[in-house]
Amino acid sequence: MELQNTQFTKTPGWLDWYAAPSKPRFKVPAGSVDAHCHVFGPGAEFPFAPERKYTPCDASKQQLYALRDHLGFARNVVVQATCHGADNRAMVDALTHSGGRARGVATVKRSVGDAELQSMHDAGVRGVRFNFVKRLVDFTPKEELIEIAGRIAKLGWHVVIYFEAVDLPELWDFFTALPTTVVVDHMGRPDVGKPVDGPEFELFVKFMRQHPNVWSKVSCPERLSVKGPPALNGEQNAYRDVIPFARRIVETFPDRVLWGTDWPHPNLKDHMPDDGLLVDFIPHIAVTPELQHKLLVDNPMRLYWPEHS
Ligand SMILES: O=C(O)/C=C(\CC(=O)C(=O)O)C(=O)O
Repeated sequence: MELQNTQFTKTPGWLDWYAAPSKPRFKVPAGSVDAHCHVFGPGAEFPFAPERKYTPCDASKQQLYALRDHLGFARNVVVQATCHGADNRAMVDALTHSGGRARGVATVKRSVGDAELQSMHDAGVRGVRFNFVKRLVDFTPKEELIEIAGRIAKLGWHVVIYFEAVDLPELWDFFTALPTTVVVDHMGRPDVGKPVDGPEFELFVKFMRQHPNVWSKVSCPERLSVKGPPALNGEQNAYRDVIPFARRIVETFPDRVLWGTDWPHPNLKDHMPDDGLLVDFIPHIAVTPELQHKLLVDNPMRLYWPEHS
């Protein structure tokens, strides 16, 4: 199915999300949270940001919540995608139409007002995202980010960081100075062609071990995998090369891990995964019911819905 924007032309080669995901064989525990997903526009209602690095297909809140129900999840954490810049209206609109079943992570600039932060908080925003992936965003000075972190800390929010493994040494001092809970997207994007006990991933494990405020999303095997096989055509053993990395983080830090679909999967170049099969990946990385419950229910509830946990 080709999804059309009415006002925007998609980036050439853009892959739309998988139109008819299978029903997962793995039944997620009651109350599970998809803790990393996005909405795109729709562009006609919520225009994409002029400074964006890609133009996606539309991916609406209704489509996101239909996927939530299809996969058996109860709640979502909607993360501001870079194609919307610091204009959080599409994400906030998704939260306000979720019946209390979605919380959000925003992108803000230093110029954001206190009233705007408070109104985002009232809508369900609980964090800000700092993105260091150069193909996705222009550079923001670190003193600006530290200032933002200090302001959002007062609301009880956390900081989500997105970076690639090779950049961790350079960013270490900045990350370890953050005053809040810090949530790393996709395990800091390890190169899974390297050994799971090699120096690069050891540094990430050390980062989490030495800093109890650091959490990790063990999401996006479809982005990290080098050898596949992809989560397509009923494949129940997808992305095998990512499993040792995610399993190590889940088993070493069971109370500080989160999982999300990453729907609608921005910028995938190779293939678009069947989201049902992505859910079937979970028991490969969280191998006991206890680990699964922490990953999918206890941890995200403690971070995003502490009043219910
Ligand atoms: O969806 C993700 O987490 C990963 C992304 C996109 C992204 O972060 C964004 O657009 O905000 C990526 O690696 O291109």
